[in-house]
Amino acid sequence: MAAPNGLARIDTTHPEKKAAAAAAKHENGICHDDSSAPVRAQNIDELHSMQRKRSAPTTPIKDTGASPFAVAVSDEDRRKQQLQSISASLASLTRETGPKVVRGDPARKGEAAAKTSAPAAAPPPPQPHHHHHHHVAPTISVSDSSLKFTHVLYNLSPGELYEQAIKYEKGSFITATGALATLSGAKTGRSPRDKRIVKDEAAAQELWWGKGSPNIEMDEHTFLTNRERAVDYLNSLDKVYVNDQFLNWDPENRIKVRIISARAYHSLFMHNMCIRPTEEELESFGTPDFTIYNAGKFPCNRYTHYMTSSTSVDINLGRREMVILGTQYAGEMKKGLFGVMHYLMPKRRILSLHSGCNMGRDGDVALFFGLSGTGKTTLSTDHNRLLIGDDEHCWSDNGVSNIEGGCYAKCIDLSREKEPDIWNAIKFGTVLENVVFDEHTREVDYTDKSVTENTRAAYPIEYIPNAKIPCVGPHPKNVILLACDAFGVLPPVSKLNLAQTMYHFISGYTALVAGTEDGIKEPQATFSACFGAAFIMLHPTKYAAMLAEKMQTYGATGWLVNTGWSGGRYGVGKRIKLPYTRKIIDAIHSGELLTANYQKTEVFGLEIPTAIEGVPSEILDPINTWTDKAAYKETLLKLAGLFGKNFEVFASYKIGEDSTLTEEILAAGPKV
Ligand SMILES: Nc1ncnc2c1ncn2[C@@H]1O[C@H](COP(=O)(O)OP(=O)(O)OP(=O)(O)O)[C@@H](O)[C@H]1O
Ligand SMILES: O=C([O-])CC(=O)C(=O)O
Ligand SMILES: [Ca+2]
Ligand SMILES: [Mn+2]
Repeated sequence: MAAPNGLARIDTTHPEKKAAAAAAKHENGICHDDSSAPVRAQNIDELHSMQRKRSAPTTPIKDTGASPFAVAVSDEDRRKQQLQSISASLASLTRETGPKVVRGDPARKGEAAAKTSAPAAAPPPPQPHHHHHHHVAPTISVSDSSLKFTHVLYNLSPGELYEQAIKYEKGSFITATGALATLSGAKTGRSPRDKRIVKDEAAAQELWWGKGSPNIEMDEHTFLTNRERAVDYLNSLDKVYVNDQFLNWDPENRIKVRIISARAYHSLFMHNMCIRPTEEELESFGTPDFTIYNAGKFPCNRYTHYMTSSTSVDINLGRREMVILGTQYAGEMKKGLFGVMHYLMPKRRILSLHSGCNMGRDGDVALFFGLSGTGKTTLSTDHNRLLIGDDEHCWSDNGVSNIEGGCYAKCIDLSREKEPDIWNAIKFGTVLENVVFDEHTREVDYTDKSVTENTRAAYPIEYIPNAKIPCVGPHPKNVILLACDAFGVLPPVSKLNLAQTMYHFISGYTALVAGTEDGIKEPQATFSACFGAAFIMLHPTKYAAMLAEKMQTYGATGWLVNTGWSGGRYGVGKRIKLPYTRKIIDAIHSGELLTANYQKTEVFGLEIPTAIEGVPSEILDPINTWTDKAAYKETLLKLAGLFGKNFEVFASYKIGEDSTLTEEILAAGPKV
C-alpha cells in the first residue's frame, strides 16, 4: 500500500471496517499482522501492570514433625516471621528493638511494600557471652533510625538484581553475552592483613594463633563496635539486600547463611556462589546459623582499636557473625564463610579443603589443591568429567561434597578455545568483576588488565554443562597438588608417596602471579599451609593429619603438578601450555601414570615419568628445558632452601598419632 512517493500512506479506514477487511483477508488464507486483537488496557499504567504477573503465593509451611497439634502457618504469618527474623539480624545492640523492616523496593511505592510492613521486631535473640565488659552500652530507645523503615530486598532473582544494579550502582552494565559487568571499587582482591578473628576463651584455646597464622586477634568489644558501625550504616540506607542460602551439599552438614548487603552486586554474587534454596526450603529456613553484615562501601573507623587501615573483615565465631567494612571485593564474603567452615567442619571430623573436585564417568574422584591462580577452577572444569566444584570442599566419612553452589573463575586472558566451558558460562546471571569491555558492542576484552589482573566471573555451578548435581561424590582416588612455580624448576608432574604428599600439602607452595590478594602484583614465592593458610582456623597439622588418614584409608594417590614455568624462570621461560597440563591430568585420571616408568630427581627427590601421551618427553625433566644448566641448579637449590626454611616451624609438631609418619614427612623435603 505504498504511496507513489514511496512513503507509507496514512490509513484512514474506520477500525471496524478494517477488522472486517482483516477477517476477509484471513478467509483467503492470508494473515496480516494488523489482525491481532488490541491490548485490553485502558491506559499506560494498566498496560504496565499487566506485564508483571504477581508471583504465586508460596505454600504454607508444612510441619515435618508428626505432632497432631501442628498448625499450618499462613503465608502472611510466614512473611511476618521472616521480616521479624531480618529485623532481629539488623538490630542495633544498644537499642531495644530492631529496625522497622518492610519488604520490597522503596522505588515501587504503594505496591507490595505498604501491605507487608512489619512491626518493629522483637529484641535480637540472646547470644552466648564469653566476656563481661566494664563498658555498659547505653539504652537509646528513641532514635531517628527507629522512626524510618528499612526496605528489605529478600532473595531477589537475577533479573531483579540486574535491574537494581544497573539503576543504582555505577559501573554496572550488561555485556554482549548477557553477563552483569560490575566494579568492586578500590579493592580488587582480598585483604588478608585486615582480617580479624575474635579471640574469646573458646577461640583462644581452639584456633591457631601466632607466627604464620592468618588469625589476627580482635576483642569482643571491638567486634561489637564494628558490628554497630555496619548495622547503623545498613539501617541508614533506603534498602538492603538479604540473601538466605545454604553452604555444603552434604545434607547432614548443611549450614544456613544470611548475607545482608548494600549492593545488588553483592547479593547476585552470593546468589551465584552459595547454594540456592528451593521455595520450600526457604519457607522453613528459620534462624540462620551464620550472618554476614557487608557494609563494604563504608570504611571502618581507624580510631577503633586494632584497625590498621580503613578495611576490616571481622569474624566472631561465638556470635556466628562476620562484619565487612571498607572493601567491596565480593570474594571476601565467600572466603570468610570458607574460614568459618574450616572451623565448624573439623569439629565434626570432616576435612575442609581449598580444592577443586571432579569425577570421571566411572566414579573416580580427583581433588585439585592449590593456591590462588594455580588452576583449580581451570583444571576441575573438564569437558570429559563431571564437575563437583571448583574451590571449596568437604571430605567426610561419606565422601566429598562441595561447600558452594557456584564457581569463581579467573578471567584474565580467558579464551573460548582453551576454556570453552568457562567461556560459555559467562552469560545472563553471571557476575563479571572488573573486566573492561567495548563501550558500544559490550564485547569483553579479557586481555585488558587496566582495572586489575584479578578479573573474575562468578556463575552458578549449573552453568557448566557437565556439573554433577547434587555436588557430592565418593572418596577421592587422586589428590593433585597444583603449584605455579615461577622459578621453573619443579617438574610438570611427579608422583608422590604419602609422606611427600603431606610435606607438600603442609608447605603449600606457589608463586603468586596475579593480584588476588590485594597489593601483590609481581610474582613471588609463597608458602601457604594446606594450600590455604589465609582461610584455615586450626593449626595446619590438624588438617594434614586428617588428610593423611583419609588418603591412607581410601588408598588415594598424591601428585604434584607444576602449572607454572618451564624453560627457565619467570621472565626467561614460559608458562607450561595449558593443553599439556590437561594431557598430564588426563593421564593421572586414566591410570596411565600409575604404571609409567619413573626416574628420581635430585634435590627434591621427586618421581617423574619418562613419557606421557601427548606431552613432549623433553619437558618432563625441567633441566632439559633450561639452556643455562648452572642457572638451573642454582635456582633449584635456592627454591629447596626456601622450602626448608619455611618448614622449620613445622619440625616440632607431630602429625597425627603416628610419629613414624611425622619423621617420614620431615625427611620427605628437598635435600640441599
Ligand atoms: N598450564 C596451565 N594450567 C592451569 N592454568 C593455566 C595454565 N596456563 C595458564 N593458566 C591460567 O591460569 C589461571 C588459573 O586460574 P584458576 O581460576 O584455575 O585458579 P584457581 O586455582 O581456581 O584460583 P582461585 O582459588 O583464586 O580461584 C587461568 O587463568 C588459566 O587460564
Ligand atoms: O578468594 C578469592 O578472592 C579468590 C580465590 O578463590 C582465592 O584467592 O583463593
Ligand atoms: Ca577458582
Ligand atoms: Mn580459591
